[in-house]
Amino acid sequence: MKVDVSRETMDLLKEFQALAEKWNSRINLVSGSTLPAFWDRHISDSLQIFENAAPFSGHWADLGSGGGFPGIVLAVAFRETDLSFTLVESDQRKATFLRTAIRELSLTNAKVKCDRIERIPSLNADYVSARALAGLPVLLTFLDLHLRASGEAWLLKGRNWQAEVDEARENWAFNLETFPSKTSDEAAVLKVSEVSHV
Ligand SMILES: C[S@@+](CC[C@H](N)C(=O)[O-])C[C@H]1O[C@@H](n2cnc3c(N)ncnc32)[C@H](O)[C@@H]1O
Repeated sequence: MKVDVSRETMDLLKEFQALAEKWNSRINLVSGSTLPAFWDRHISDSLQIFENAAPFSGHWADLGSGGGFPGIVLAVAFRETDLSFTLVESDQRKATFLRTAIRELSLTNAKVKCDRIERIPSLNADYVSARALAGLPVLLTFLDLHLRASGEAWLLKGRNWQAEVDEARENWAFNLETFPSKTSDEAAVLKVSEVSHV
């Protein structure tokens, strides 16, 4: 899958891939079945947000970061902007991996909060991202907590995304823009803003 990033960004992302593959034998960062297609399934997938979003400053929260998708990939891709990233991950071992990746890649724009999303004080973020964390109705409760009123969320969703949107509309009002996913014809990248309870 073609990605439009600089040579330096590619090199850092390859370094991150090597680190994630090494740690994956000890802790389950990504499903073993996805390892042969690691770059496309995880790195390119995450970079779709970088390719569609155009922010240059503010606070970005990645919720349920797991092995760093999309949080670490975005922190690398946006490292020359004034964005700062908070990666929220409740699993201690994954949080340790994320901190190790931040240190080894010399990222100065990212930090990890090892806690539950629903337990921490509002991050009041300008941007929120998430992948494979929860269905849209639950994600909207997280956005309600952590996304500021003028903010936007970037969500990588699988093939049930339209049904999730329909279900979420029963309790929430929000603006939605959708972008076709490069990883699968049925998946989508959702840009969500102006979230409110109905
Ligand atoms: C299925 S994994 C997805 C990880 C990553 N976003 C990805 O796409 O590869 C979901 C991650 O969210 C974390 N998580 C789930 N619920 C959470 C919560 N309430 N607060 C913080 N982290 C949570 C889990 O520990 C897990 O690492």
